Amino acid sequence: MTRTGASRPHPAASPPPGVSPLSPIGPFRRLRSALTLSGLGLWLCVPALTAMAATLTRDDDAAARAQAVGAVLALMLLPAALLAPLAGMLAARVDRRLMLLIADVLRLVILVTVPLVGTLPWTMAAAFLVAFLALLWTPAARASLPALVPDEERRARAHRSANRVVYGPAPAAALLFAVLALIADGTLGRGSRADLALYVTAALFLGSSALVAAIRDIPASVPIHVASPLKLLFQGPGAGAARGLGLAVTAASFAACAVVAVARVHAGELGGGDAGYGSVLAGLTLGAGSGLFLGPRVLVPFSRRRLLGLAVLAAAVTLVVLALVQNLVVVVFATGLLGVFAGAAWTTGTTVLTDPDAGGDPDAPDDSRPSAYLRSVAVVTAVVAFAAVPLIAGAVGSHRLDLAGGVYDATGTGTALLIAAVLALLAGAVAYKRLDDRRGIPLIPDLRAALHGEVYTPPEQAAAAAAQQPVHRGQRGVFVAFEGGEGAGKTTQARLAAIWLRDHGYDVVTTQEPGATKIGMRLRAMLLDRDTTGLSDRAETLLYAADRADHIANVIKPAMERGAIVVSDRYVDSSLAYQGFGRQQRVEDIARVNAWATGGLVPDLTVLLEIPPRTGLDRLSAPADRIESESDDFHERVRTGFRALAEADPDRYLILDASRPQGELSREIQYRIREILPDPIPAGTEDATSTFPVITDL
Ligand SMILES: Nc1ncnc2c1ncn2[C@@H]1O[C@H](COP(=O)(O)OP(=O)(O)OP(=O)(O)O)[C@@H](O)[C@H]1O
Ligand SMILES: Cc1cn([C@H]2C[C@H](O)[C@@H](COP(=O)(O)O)O2)c(=O)[nH]c1=O
Repeated sequence: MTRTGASRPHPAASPPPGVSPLSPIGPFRRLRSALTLSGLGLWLCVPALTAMAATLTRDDDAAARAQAVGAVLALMLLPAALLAPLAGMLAARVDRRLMLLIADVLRLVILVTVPLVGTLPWTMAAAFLVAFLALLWTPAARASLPALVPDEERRARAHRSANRVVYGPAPAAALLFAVLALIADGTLGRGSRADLALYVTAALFLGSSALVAAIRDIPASVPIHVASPLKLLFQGPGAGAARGLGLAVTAASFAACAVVAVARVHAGELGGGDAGYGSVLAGLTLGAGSGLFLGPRVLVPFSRRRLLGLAVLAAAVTLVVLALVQNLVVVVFATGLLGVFAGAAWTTGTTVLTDPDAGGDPDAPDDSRPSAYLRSVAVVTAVVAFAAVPLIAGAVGSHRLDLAGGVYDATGTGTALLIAAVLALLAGAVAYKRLDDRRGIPLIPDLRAALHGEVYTPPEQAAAAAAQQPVHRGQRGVFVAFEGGEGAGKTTQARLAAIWLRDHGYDVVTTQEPGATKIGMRLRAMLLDRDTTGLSDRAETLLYAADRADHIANVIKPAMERGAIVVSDRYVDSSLAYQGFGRQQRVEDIARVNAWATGGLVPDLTVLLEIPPRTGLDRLSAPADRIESESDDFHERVRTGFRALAEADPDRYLILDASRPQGELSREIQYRIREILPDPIPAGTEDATSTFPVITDL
């Protein structure tokens, strides 16, 4: 036997697959069951006591009812916000098992007396006392649970199990409440609706105490540290925490807690009563559970900070819908959705907190300062929401609005939710801005890429990244590319530049894409022949890239290595513009494929000849090929693409209006090429002409 009384299982006696390795430990099992019952009881207390408050104020107006419910909720959270250190001190002094038993029995007694006394002040006092006793009970039992497990290996599992049984029963409690409300409606009558739920809650605490009584060796020595949320709030999350994180968690908690604060009265106003109230709470808790599960699993390549900001904004927008719609079923579903966003915001917030890139510690324990800070933010926000939102509902009151399409009954609770939504939206927008670690990167493509499991790189960045790829060793020549739409004059200008360069003694290789090599010519035929039908966009991209790879290996690279000046009619930018922008494929994918195909070879200069597509196409006399015969929209996109690429890297581009006369264009190109030539043009040439060598206009 171990010190805790848990027998150490023989390795050969390990449980069969599918059975938890913790199951054979009897005391652990019993305490976990007690925690489950107590957790269920505590969660059930929330609707039960608030429903009692609503029942006791049923003859008052909606504002008074909402405030009574809000007060009960706030009182249930107040001990956690204010008295946590006191509870920790008490828990450390009293025998642990005795304290668990006393706390259970006291909760039982208090809850049974609530319907018997039947007054609002006692219901409120009960809310406060039950919550205070939970503050003694839950941390003590949670801390004892892993201590009942003898070996380290299974202790981590026990910790997770403890968390699950404390928070997990929330949706079950909400559903149970809805069912109990339906039963009570049919049996006990209007004035005693909440009684059944309260008695069932008391019975759960009775069960919990019976289980605790059966465990002999609850360790008394496990220390419990319960920090004060208010103190933690003032201390802040510590250095390195992401800016805007606290605000994001505040906004998400506020949105979710605003719903809880007025859910009872709002559901009543929509004709739902306690069963409707239970359904709303079930929607919220189920949604939050799904959000907690999904948060780390969705959009994995997407920035967690952006996701956090978006989840908060989505929660706030959902709250707007929830506030305006006056149909209980829709409200239940919207609440579920809000729960998903709030839950996702919470887990994403904790991920951001432990993000090493943001200075966080991924191995930080759950009770570390930043985590405790986030919990404090949530608790304090909840108290504020529970107190303030019902007050706003009461102050605003109900109004009948005459709208163009009919009459809209704006309830006080609906308006209060709308105000809460606007506040959450504002806070969410500021938080999003502060958290955003991908400023300048458009959100929609970023999201779309994440949906495909990829990180989005803007085309300009992808091209720039490709430009920074290592160039071929031994490269000595100069590489000039001519780019532009159909009929822009690339061939003409490339030829003029080559003549001019040759005139000045340079070894010049003029070439073009596609089709500069034997294989390339066959690829060109396949690519441009109008009989080629059904070629997929990706295959087209790869064929152009294949042509390019062959072109580099057999023409460009050898020429560069011998120090020649290579003048190419089209290069990678044509693929980015045509296959990327034109075919509307992801430009960063095209850039990646081509960076690989070219080994990262980037021109020293790219001359972009800019022309409206129609003008360029009208210049051509030969029948249009497969690409030329694409739609005007396609060619417009290609033009936009070329421009975007050039504007993103102005030092490497010369952008020219290709509708100007050929001679003018040619001279400008010569000026620009001169800047990148390896050796200055021999001085004698300039002496002789006192200007650049003359090139005759064709
Ligand atoms: N600046 C210019 N002004 C008017 N016409 C021009 C100009 N430059 C070229 N042209 C004429 O436009 C036609 C197409 O020129 P060119 O073949 O050089 O264009 P391109 O951009 O290479 O076309 P493609 O898209 O087929 O490769 C030719 O008849 C050429 O003489
Ligand atoms: C290199 C390259 C070219 N294209 C298109 C552009 C043109 O329509 C043709 C080539 O014809 P040209 O008369 O020789 O200019 O192919 C493309 O779509 N993608 C590319 O990478």
